[in-house]
Amino acid sequence: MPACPLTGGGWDEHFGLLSLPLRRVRREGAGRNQTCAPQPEEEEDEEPALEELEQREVLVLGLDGSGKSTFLRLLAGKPPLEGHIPTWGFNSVRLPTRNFKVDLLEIGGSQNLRFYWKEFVNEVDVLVFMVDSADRMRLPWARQELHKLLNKDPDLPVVVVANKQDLSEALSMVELQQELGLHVFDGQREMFLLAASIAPAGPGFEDPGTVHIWKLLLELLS
Ligand SMILES: Nc1nc2c(ncn2[C@@H]2O[C@H](COP(=O)(O)OP(=O)(O)OP(=O)(O)O)[C@@H](O)[C@H]2O)c(=O)[nH]1
Ligand SMILES: [Mg+2]
Repeated sequence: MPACPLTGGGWDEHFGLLSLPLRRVRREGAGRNQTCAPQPEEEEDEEPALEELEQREVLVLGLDGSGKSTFLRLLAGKPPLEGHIPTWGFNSVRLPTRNFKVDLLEIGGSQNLRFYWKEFVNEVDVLVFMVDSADRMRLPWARQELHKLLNKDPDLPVVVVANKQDLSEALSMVELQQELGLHVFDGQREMFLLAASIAPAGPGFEDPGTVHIWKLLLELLS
């Protein structure tokens, strides 16, 4: 059973999780406890129908090629695609859990679509910002886009996923924290930096990155 509520501050080596100091802000309607032990009376309840479940919204953004569509595919139980097929618009997945349904919305990361990102950021419960940890040249762009979004909604919980950690050129978590300028937000908001290799290119990487991200999302959405 995952720890609940979340605590923050420092490295969790097992999960590759660097959590920045937390200031938890629950969004309206996000009051139910999904991942803590269920209350006795809930155990006897029948499973609610999908349409009766409360809805939670997760926005998945990040530069093109960072791994957003791959993440949604893996969550939906599908294998990753071979190569990069850019998302020209939106892409979404709905995942029911015991107490609520989670809608994950990806907006493509190509330059002409980034303009639309800000239109959605105030409408969601959590932002997942996917970063290609090995794309050193474009990290300043990722940083700029991330900061624009964070400034648009100062209360929005954010999970920054440092994806593609399987690649030898990948920056370390400490380097990424620096390069993405996350220290600027220390203590101001609920923010996590999570190392992942959601679809490692070579063998020998059995990183259940997607599972860790999903568990964290469930805790944030509860
Ligand atoms: N090496 C490695 N490659 C990955 C990983 N995750 C995703 N990829 C690859 O990265 C490429 C781009 O992934 P997508 O999921 O299509 O990227 P996207 O963020 O949806 O891109 P846009 O839709 O263009 O914004 C694909 O070839 C994936 O297989 C990873 O953890 N490691
Ligand atoms: Mg995509």
